[in-house]
Amino acid sequence: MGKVLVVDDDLGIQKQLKWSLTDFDVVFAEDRPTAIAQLRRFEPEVVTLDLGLPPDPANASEGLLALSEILSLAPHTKVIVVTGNNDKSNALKAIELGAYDFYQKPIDSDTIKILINRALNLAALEHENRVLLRSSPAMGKIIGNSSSIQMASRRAEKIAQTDISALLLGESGTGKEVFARSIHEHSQRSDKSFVAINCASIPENLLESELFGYEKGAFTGANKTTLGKIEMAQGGTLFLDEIGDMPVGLQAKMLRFLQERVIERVGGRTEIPVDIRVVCATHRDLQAMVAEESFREDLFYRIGEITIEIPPLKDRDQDVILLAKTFLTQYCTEFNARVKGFSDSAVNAMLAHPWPGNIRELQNKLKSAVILAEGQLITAEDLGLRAPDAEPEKEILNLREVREFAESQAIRKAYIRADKNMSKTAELLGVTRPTLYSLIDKYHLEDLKTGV
Ligand SMILES: Nc1ncnc2c1ncn2[C@@H]1O[C@H](COP(=O)(O)OP(=O)(O)OP(=O)(O)O)[C@@H](O)[C@H]1O
Repeated sequence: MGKVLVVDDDLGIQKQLKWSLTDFDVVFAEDRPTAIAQLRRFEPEVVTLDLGLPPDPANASEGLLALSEILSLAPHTKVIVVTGNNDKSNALKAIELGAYDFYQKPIDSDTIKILINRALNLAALEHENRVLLRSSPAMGKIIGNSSSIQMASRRAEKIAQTDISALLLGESGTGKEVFARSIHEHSQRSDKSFVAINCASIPENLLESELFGYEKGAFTGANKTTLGKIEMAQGGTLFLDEIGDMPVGLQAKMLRFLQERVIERVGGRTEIPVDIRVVCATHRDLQAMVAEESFREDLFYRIGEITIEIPPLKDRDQDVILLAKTFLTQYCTEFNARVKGFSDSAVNAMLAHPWPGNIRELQNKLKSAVILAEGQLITAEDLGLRAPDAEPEKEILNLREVREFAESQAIRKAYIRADKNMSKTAELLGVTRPTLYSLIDKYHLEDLKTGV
C-alpha cells in the first residue's frame, strides 16, 4: 500500500481525506515541524502539502519552507502542493523548488486520488530504477555499494567509451589497476591488449627500453629487436602505474609520444605510429610535484584530461564487509579451508580499522586468517586486529547483524547531535520515543539512558 503524508492545518480537510484515501496508508500533520517528524518516521512516497500553514496560514512562506525541507531530507519524495484558489504564482514557485505537481482548492477527493496514484506509480518506477542501478554496478568487477565507489565507477563508465586520457588518483591498494582494466574492458578496444607497467618498480635505466623497445645492437646485450610495452599495447590500452615515479628525462620522450602518437625504439631511427589509449595512475600529489618541478606540467595536463579519485577503503562505508565476504569465499576454495564466516568481533574490528594498506591489506589479513583460524568463524585476533568492543561471540553473522551495528552507531551519533536529548534523538532518527528506548535496550546502549 502506497504511503501518503497529508500536511494540512484544516481538520475538516484531514477528515475528508481520511475517508476518501482508504486505498492508501495515510498519516497526517498540521504544521511544518510535525510534517518533518512524520516524514522521518513514516518515509512516505507521496506528500500532499497545503502551502498555507500556521503560524501564517494566509501566506505560503511556511509551506514553501516545508517543501524545501522535505526535498532536502528525502529528495525522492513526490510532493503535491495544494494552493488556495487562483494562487498560481506560489504553485509555480513550488514547482520550481522541486514539487511534483500542484492542485488548487477546493479539494475534490476523486481528483486528488488520481494525482496521488500517478505520483505513487512514478515513485515506484524511480525506486526500481535506483535499485537496478545499484545492483548492477557499471564496472562489473568493482565490488562496492558505497556512494563514493559508485561515484568513481560511474565516472569511469562514462569515459570508457572515449579515448580521453584518464588519471586515476588514490592510495596504494585502492584498486587503481582494477579501475584501469575495467575502463579497458568497457571500451571499444576491449578485444585488443591491456598492457600494464609500473614505472616505480623498474630501474631508471631499463624503463625507457621497457616502454619503447629497442633495436638489435642498441646496447650491449641487445641481441634481437624487442618490442616495448607501448607497441605491445597497439590498438589497446596502456596502463602506466605510478606515473609520478617516471624519471624527468623520460617524461619528455613520453610527452612526445602522447602528442604525436609515434615512437622510436631505443637505437632506432624509424618513427612507428601507435594507436593506443593511455590510462595513468599515481598515489603521489602530481600538482605539488609540478610546483617543485619534478614532474613536467605539460605532461601532467596531457595525461590527466580527466581525473578519477579512487576512495580509500576507510571511506567506503560497509564495503569492507562486502569485500571481506567475497575474498573469504575465494580463499576458502583456494586453501581448502573450512571457515564459514566472521565473528561479531571481526566485523566490528574491520569496520573500525583505518586500513592504511586498503584492499591489499584486507586481502593479506584475510589470507592469513583463513589459514590460521582455529574455529569456524574468523575472529578479530585471527585478522590481527583489535576488537573495538569486547562483545560475546555469536554463532551466526549475517547482513542483519551488520545492519544492527550500523543502527547502533546511528543512534549514538543522533544522541550526540541532539545534545543527549531523547525526544530530539528520536525525532532525528525518525522513530518514536518508545521505539528509541526499545532499540537502546536491544543494542545494549544503556549508557545513553543514564546520560553519561
Ligand atoms: N573494488 C574492488 N573489488 C574487488 N577487488 C578489488 C577492488 N579493488 C581492488 N581490488 C583488489 O585489490 C588488490 C589491489 O588492487 P590494485 O592492484 O588495483 O590497487 P592499486 O591501487 O593499483 O595499488 P598500487 O597503487 O599499490 O599499485 C587487487 O588484488 C585487486 O584485485
